Amino acid sequence: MTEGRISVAAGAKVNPRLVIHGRRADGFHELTTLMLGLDLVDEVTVELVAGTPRAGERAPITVTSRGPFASPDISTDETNLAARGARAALQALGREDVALLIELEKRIPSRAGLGGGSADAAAAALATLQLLQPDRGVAVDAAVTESLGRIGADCAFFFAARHHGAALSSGRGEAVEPIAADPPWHVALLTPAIDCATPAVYGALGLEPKSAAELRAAAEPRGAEVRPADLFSATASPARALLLNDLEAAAIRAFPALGEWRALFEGVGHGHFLLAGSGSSFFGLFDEAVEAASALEALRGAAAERSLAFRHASVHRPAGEHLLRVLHSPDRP
Ligand SMILES: C[C@@](CO)(OP(=O)(O)O)[C@H](O)COP(=O)(O)OP(=O)(O)OC[C@H]1O[C@@H](n2ccc(N)nc2=O)[C@H](O)[C@@H]1O
Ligand SMILES: Nc1ncnc2c1ncn2[C@@H]1O[C@H](COP(=O)(O)OP(=O)(O)O)[C@@H](O)[C@H]1O
Repeated sequence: MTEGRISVAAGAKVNPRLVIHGRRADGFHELTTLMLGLDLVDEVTVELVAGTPRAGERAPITVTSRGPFASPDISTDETNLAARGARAALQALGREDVALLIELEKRIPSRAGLGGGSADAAAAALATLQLLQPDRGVAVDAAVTESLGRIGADCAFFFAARHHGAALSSGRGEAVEPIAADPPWHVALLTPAIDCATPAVYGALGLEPKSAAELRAAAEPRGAEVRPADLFSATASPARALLLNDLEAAAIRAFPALGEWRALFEGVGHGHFLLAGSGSSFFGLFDEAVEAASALEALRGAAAERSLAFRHASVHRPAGEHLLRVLHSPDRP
């Protein structure tokens, strides 16, 4: 028997700026990144499954996925990032006796640098909280943000910045400073048929570990180069000049086929496209949706001529306050 269900639409992200300061002793990389949510969404439905919970007993969470980007790398057990996000919410509420069923409608390609799994984690956490304790205090949300940051650097962004749509993230990505952002651009996304594993891309930076003091010194000059407000208020052409991704060259070293796409972008006059996070998606900024669509059309044609396959191409607007959007309320009081 079902006691209630909530669906949350969770947006993808791109990183208009991603500056790496160095590698830490724990193997993670210290960074500063500007994150921007988009209206390409996964739909995450969390359902409470009634049973006969026994006090103190941990009930299971199961996951199903379907949709255009359901793929075998997306697990159906508690290792799925959505299950881990929901588990973080249950722990914060002290309700691990509750069993959950999570349904994912995957429209965000995975291993594409778009943060789809992290968005699912945040959406599942939010849906679980809304189902079990919609009137919770800010302390619960703060505890969930912290747990999400431990699950994955990007997970905390989607939860903490859900009312803003953008953030400046630092540390290994888990320290999130939300920024209200409504940039005027349309964002063209193109995802080559290349799966980029995030650890392989960071590994290809080939950096030696640095001490905390050395990392602080490296962060100071580079972190403050561009004010987020300047980037988010600029029209497409000046905004393109401010985009930066320190991971792109490493991603091309780790996955050389990405280099063929870099050459293609340059070749058709769209060298301003930038790799999204650890890839494999690239994104470009345009003032008008029609310009973005025609750029993608030109890129599709050029890719076909060079026999380069892609998984996804579409035009999006920034998500703004709808980064996580509750679609259905519970069917019980
Ligand atoms: C690059 C970015 C940019 O937003 O995202 P993607 O483009 O992959 O989505 C993030 O830094 C990725 O965040 P996320 O995908 O959450 O990474 P995590 O699960 O925390 O870490 C996966 C692995 O990436 C490496 N890693 C991640 C973050 C970081 N600051 N330094 C690292 O070295 C580590 O090898 C780690 O084991
Ligand atoms: N709900 C989920 N959606 C997508 N991937 C998931 C999910 N849960 C776990 N994963 C794992 O996380 C990996 C990275 O997926 P994703 O977050 O979409 O990519 P990226 O880190 O490039 O943004 C996947 O290959 C998959 O193994």
